[in-house]
Amino acid sequence: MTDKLTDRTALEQLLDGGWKLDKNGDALTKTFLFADFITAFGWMTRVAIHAEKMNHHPEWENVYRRVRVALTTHDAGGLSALDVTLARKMDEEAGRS
Ligand SMILES: C[C@H](O)[C@H](O)[C@H]1CNC2=NC(N)=NC(=O)C2=N1
Repeated sequence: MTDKLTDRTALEQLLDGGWKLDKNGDALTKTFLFADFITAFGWMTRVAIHAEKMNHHPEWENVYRRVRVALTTHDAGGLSALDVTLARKMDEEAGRS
């Protein structure tokens, strides 16, 4: 089992950075908009490598240059520190796109 998130400061930072909580507070969501499809897909590829290394995987959908993301930890039945780490990686990689 993975522990539930207790770091409220980290969560606040993500909310300030455009992440939202879903209605149950169980998932972090964000919509990323890129210049075009290939930039979106390149970002997804880089994030996928991080996710695989972490063994922590996003729920996401891509339509053309937009990627909608939801992060949650099934193991914890809500948010964990892994979601915070992956959210930060996504923001960091989007800054390189
Ligand atoms: C067996 C394996 O460790 C689990 O299924 C992992 C894989 N990826 C995962 N990803 C996410 N987002 N939440 C999980 O609880 C999770 N669990």
